[in-house]
Amino acid sequence: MSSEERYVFVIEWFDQAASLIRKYNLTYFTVDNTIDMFDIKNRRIFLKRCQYPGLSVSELFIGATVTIYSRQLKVIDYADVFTRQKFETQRSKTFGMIKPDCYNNIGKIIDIIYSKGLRITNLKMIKMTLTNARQFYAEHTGKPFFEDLTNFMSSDVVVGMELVAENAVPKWRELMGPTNPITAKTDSPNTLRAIFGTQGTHNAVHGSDSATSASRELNFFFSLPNSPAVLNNCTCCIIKPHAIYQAGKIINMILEEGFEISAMMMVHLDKPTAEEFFEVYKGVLPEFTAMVDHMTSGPCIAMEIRQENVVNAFRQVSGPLDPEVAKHLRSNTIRAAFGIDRVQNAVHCTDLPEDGVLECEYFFRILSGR
Ligand SMILES: Nc1ncnc2c1ncn2[C@@H]1O[C@H](COP(=O)(O)OP(=O)(O)OP(=O)(O)O)[C@@H](O)[C@H]1O
Repeated sequence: MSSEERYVFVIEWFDQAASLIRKYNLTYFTVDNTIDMFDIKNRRIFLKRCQYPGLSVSELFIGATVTIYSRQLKVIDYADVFTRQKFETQRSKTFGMIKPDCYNNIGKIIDIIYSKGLRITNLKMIKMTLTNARQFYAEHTGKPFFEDLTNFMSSDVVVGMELVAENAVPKWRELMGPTNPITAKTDSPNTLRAIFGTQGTHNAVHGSDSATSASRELNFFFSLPNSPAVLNNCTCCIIKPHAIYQAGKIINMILEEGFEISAMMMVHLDKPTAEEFFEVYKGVLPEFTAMVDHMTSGPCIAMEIRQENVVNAFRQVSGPLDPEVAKHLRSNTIRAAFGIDRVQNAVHCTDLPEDGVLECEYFFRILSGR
């Protein structure tokens, strides 16, 4: 690596106060992991070159949102040819889907995805209609397994994911393994289809077969509106940004405790949205500002969770607000296992039984409709 090596991106920031979108060049210097920012319109340095330990180069790709000094910045383009060439080959996207047969293994599969170095940059649980499934698998129309496949894919919820990695398409397909799980079990026993698939159609996961299919499938899936949220007898759980790489383990814990996860979406909250959602804690929780800052610092995963008396039951599994207290008093809770402090305490969960529906509505009706 040359000591001159640096990557330059065009980034946007929505300046709420001025109601203006401001554009900057963000430069990342790999030699010492420093950054600077240059205001494009006013042609002047906006942030002098400095260390910013919260940001790593792996977080910079087109479409990413990064938070620098509480500003949420969207990476919209490469600012030079060198950066474009380097990143277009290094970072690519694919579409991955957890099929209906793997509902119970959603957490385990997400955990394996992260452990193999793929990043999940978008995620949504939906229930496809038969028409959606037929459109999605249109290339297989007329094949003997088409009816079975499309009936199966529309039989229950699926989780679609935008996956980012170096050579994402082949990387994800290699992790999935051969189409037929029986073949996978003998030929590639460590693959997802070998571990979680059962037979032909019920093969656990889907993955795009080329960059072109990935782009088409990502657009198709993430524009489907079919959130399976039920919006009754529910509580809302949000996996916080610091715990996002532990999301698979947290989801698995929730499912193993016998809760139903009936809706799920990845979301990158902006400040006004986080303040609106957490408004009841303003003036009540001393950590309110720090909490809003943390909730906007990266992607979260919001879930609708269901069971009898779910709000109170789920609070028991989440554990005390303070992870230190949780570690001493309730060591088998989510916050004891994955929390760091009162702000970075792994999950938000609804406090009051009467708010369960309202909080789920906020994510799965209001935000997903925006
Ligand atoms: N011979 C078959 N019998 C039953 N189901 C099949 C058969 N071939 C394919 N399928 C189903 O159709 C899906 C799409 O088939 P395709 O040939 O595109 O496989 P793939 O590319 O490995 O899988 P996917 O497209 O789901 O990632 C398979 O994942 C599987 O669920």
